[in-house]
Amino acid sequence: MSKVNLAIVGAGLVGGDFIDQVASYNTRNPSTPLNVISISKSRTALLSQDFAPISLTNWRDALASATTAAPSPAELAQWLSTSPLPVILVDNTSSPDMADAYPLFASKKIHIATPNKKAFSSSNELFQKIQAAAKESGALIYHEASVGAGLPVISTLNDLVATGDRVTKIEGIFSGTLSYIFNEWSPSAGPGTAAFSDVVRVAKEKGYTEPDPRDDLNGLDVARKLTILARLSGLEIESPTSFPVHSLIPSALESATSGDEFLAGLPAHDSEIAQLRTDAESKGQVIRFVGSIDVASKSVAVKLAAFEKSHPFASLKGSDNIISFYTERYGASPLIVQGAGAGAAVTAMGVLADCLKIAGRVLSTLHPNTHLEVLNPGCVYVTVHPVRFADTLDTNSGLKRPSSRLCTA
Ligand SMILES: NC(=O)C1=CN([C@@H]2O[C@H](COP(=O)(O)OP(=O)(O)OC[C@H]3O[C@@H](n4cnc5c(N)ncnc54)[C@H](OP(=O)(O)O)[C@@H]3O)[C@@H](O)[C@H]2O)C=CC1
Ligand SMILES: N[C@@H](CC=O)C(=O)O
Ligand code: NA
Repeated sequence: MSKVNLAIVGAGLVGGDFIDQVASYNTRNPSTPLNVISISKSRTALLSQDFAPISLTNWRDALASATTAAPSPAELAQWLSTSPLPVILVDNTSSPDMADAYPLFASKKIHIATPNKKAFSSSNELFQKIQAAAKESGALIYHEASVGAGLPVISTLNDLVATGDRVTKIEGIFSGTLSYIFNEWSPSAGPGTAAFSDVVRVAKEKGYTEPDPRDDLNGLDVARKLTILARLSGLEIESPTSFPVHSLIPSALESATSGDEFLAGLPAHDSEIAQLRTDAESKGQVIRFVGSIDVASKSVAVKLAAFEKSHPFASLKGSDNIISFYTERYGASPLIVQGAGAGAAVTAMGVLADCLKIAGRVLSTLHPNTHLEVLNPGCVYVTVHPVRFADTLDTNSGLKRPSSRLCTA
C-alpha cells in the first residue's frame, strides 16, 4: 500500500489551484498518486463510488454540473472512516462548521491538511479538543498554510520549540492583503498617491483577500494568525479577540451587510486614512500593519505603526509577509522568514506539501526501517527516525507485524 485517499472540501481560489496541483503531481508520480475520492463545495459534490479515484481531467466542468448534495461534515466523517486506505481531509474552506468538526474527523483517525485558520484560532476549547482527539487516535493535523500561506512559518516555529529553543518574541507583517495594501498605498520609494479604496479593490481582484475583505481589514485575520503562533509557542490564548486588535473598518461601514456593500462605501472614507499617511511621510516614515507576540509578558497585539524607510518592514514588496522569530539561540539576530504570504498558488503549494508530509509519515509506518514518534503527546507534529528492529509489512492487511530481524539502516 503506497497511496492515500484525499477528500477535498472547498474548490474556490485555493481549492481549485490545489486540485490542479494534485493533478500535476499525479502525472509526475503515476505509481504513487494521491487518490482524490471526493471534491465538495458548499452545496454540491463529486463523490467516488467504492473509493475509486475520481478523474481530475475536466474536474471543474464535472463539479459545475454535479447534482449530488454535498455531505455534512458528520456524514463525510462517517463515510471517510470506512476508507480502505489512510485518508486525508483537505479543508480548503474558511468554514467554521468544518473547523468545529475537526475533533470528530481526528477521533476517527482522519488526517487533516488545511489553510483554514478557524480550527486553531477560535476558542481555546476547540483547539484543545482537536489536540486531544488527534493524540488519542494518532491523526496527523498539518496547517502550514494557515499562517504565511506556503512560507515555512509553522514548521519553523515547531522546529524551534521541539529542539528546545526558547522563543521570546515573534513580530512581523502577517497579512498578504494588508502588506500589499500598505506597500502600495504608503510606498517607501516615494509619496503615496493611490486612494486606499482603490488599493483594497485591487487586492481583492488579485485573490489576496479573504472571501470577504472585511475579514482582513478588521485585523481579525492577523489576530487569528497570531493566536495560532502564540498557542504553538506555549501561550494560552482564549480567542483572537482576547487581545488588542486594530480595525481598518470605518465605523460608518461596520453595519454593511455584505463585502460588496462595504467596498462600495469605502471611497467616502479615503481622506480619513490619507491623513495618517501624510503625517508619517512628513517624518520620512511609512505606515505598516503589524502583529507582535511577546512571550515573556504574554502580550499579543495587532496594530498600525509608522516605520523608518530603512526598516525591513518598510521595504517589503507585493503581498510579502515577513516574520521575525527572536529566540534564546538566535540572540539579537532573529530568524526571519520572508516571501509571498497570500495568493492561490503559494497557498495551495503549502497545503499539498502538508499532504505529502502526512502521506510520507503515514505510509512510512508500513515500511520496514522507519517508525513514527509523536514528539509532544498533546501535539500533532511527528518526526521520522530509523529504528533498529524492523517491522514486517503484511501486504494484504497493510498492518505492521513486529519482527526480530535487526535492521541495518
Ligand atoms: N487566498 C489566500 O491567499 C489564502 C487563503 N487561505 C485560506 O484558504 C481558505 C480558502 O480560501 P479561498 O480559496 O480564498 O476561499 P474561496 O471563497 O475562494 O473558496 C472557498 C470554497 O469553500 C467552499 N465552501 C465554503 N463553505 C463550505 C462548506 N461549509 N462546505 C463545503 N464547502 C464550503 C466554497 O464553496 P462554494 O463555491 O459553493 O461557496 C468554495 O468552493 C480560507 O480558509 C483562507 O483563509 C490561507 C492562506 C492564503
Ligand atoms: N487574506 C489572507 C490570506 C492568507 O491567509 C492574507 O491576506 O494574508
Ligand atoms: Na505557512
